[in-house]
Amino acid sequence: MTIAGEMLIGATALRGTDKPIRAIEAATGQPMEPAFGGGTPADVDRACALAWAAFDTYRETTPEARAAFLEACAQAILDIGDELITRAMAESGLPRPRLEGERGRTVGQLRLFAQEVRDGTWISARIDPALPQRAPLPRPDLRMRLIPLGPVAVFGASNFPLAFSVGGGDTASALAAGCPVVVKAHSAHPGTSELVGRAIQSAVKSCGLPEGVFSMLFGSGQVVGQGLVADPRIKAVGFTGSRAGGTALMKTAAARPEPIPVYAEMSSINPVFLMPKAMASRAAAIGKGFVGSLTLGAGQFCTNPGLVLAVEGPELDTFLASATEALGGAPAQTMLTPGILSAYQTGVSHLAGNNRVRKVASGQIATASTQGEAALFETTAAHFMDDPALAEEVFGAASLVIRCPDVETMLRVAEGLEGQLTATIQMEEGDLEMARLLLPVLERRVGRILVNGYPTGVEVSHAMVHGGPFPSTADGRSTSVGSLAIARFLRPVCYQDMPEALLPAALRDGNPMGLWRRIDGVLGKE
Ligand SMILES: NC(=O)C1=CN([C@@H]2O[C@H](COP(=O)(O)OP(=O)(O)OC[C@H]3O[C@@H](n4cnc5c(N)ncnc54)[C@H](O)[C@@H]3O)[C@@H](O)[C@H]2O)C=CC1
Ligand SMILES: O=C(O)CCC(=O)C(=O)O
Repeated sequence: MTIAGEMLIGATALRGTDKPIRAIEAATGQPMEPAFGGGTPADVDRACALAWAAFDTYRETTPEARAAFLEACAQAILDIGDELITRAMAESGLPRPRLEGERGRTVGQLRLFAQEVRDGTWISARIDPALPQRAPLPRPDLRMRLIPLGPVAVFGASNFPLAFSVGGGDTASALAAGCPVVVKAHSAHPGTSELVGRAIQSAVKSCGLPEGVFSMLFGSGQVVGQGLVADPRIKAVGFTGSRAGGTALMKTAAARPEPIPVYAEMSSINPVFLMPKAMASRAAAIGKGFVGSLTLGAGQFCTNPGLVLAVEGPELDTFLASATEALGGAPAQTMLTPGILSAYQTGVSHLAGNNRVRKVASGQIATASTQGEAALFETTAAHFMDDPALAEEVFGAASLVIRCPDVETMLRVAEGLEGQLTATIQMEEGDLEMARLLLPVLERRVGRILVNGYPTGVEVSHAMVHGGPFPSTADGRSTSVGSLAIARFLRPVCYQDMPEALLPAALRDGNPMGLWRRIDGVLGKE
């Protein structure tokens, strides 16, 4: 497939006329061919107009048609072949096995949403039949279903060029819900974006859908990003990136004459709680496993374990010695972009320059100026609670260990944390009592609580929650991964005393779609 440096607006491909973008080869720092012209306000307008024009037709496609489209997107992405992997490797610096795995996750995600659409449970059909004889007042016939919000602006993430990008989870869940999508591609991987974008564009065509179901623009955050979020035809936003970027979009969305929801996944330090009995039985193994998670993908995961809490004592020393040894074997890794590397180095030097923080260990020294070195720091619970800067995300393979005098202090530190995507508890049966105290604290702050694992590597499934209270996401009532992500792009509509001829099929008598429906509160298939 050709990478032409073109944006995809509906069925057309065109070169933007705003300032061009070039991918930077992550490993060498050299600009890559071709140049990608940036989008202008006129391009934003055209993409949004097409998306709006497509909405009413697309949202009433049958579940089967929409599922077949999602499957066609998955197949078209696979059909790109190895070019997709090699281009993504060059643009992101991520290794082949990781990107092959990520492609599998992307395709699997689209297929999971296809299944979800066919299943129809997401429509949440409810029927409260009329009660004309009810006294003192009769009840009208009430029927409810969820409908899609409208066109969605999706921001591709730098750190997952496939699974959280042009054809990633936000796009898959919005398309599954029945929402056309306009993607603002991330400038870190424009070639990868164009390849995936063309695959989705071809699926729109082969499935006979209106062209505005999918568009993809390159360009700056200020022109294309802000332009999309401010456009009145865009009805929701999906974003993964920085706290500054996400909160800027939240402000724009809230300031519109018609404010819209923003589902931004932003910063998270993903605390790991090392419980005393677990430490007594396997501190060294935990240290090794922790470093594996810390250094995965050069630490460029929003689920990266950036904070570790443990009680002072010889077990903590064993953990640190084991982590130090493992880090000593961890090579420096190419980071995604010069900007992300520089932000990482600044974050690490702030920690190193804080006189209440001690550097415990480092990864291997960088052999190229594009690489980041892993780093482990420690401080005390008192210092941590005294200095909010220590709780800021350092995006990359850096983590801070908090020495706590006792488990009660661990709880107090947990109480003071901001919202998180994940929290991890390393525990044994003897830690149950303590874990029981910690659990409610974590439930209030975290989207996913895991035991005896590591937070990186999110499963795409029905029960997954990849979300959490602010600032881990803009809206903690949702998940951006797993089938429940579809719910972000739906809203309920109730039809009161509607003649059968006007009712949508999902709510008609006789259940022509064979859906699970709640009739007078009781779930069934009648
Ligand atoms: N927690 C997480 O999952 C992630 C966090 N990050 C953090 O973000 C930093 C920068 O990485 P990027 O991926 O470039 O994230 P970013 O937030 O700077 O950019 C992401 C996307 O949003 C757009 N954007 C940013 N600010 C905007 C604004 N004010 N208005 C409109 N659009 C805007 C950008 O053009 C880009 O397309 C990293 O160093 C890291 O600290 C990055 C990726 C994932
Ligand atoms: O841990 C994962 O698999 C997902 C991480 C993620 O969502 C992110 O880094 O943006």
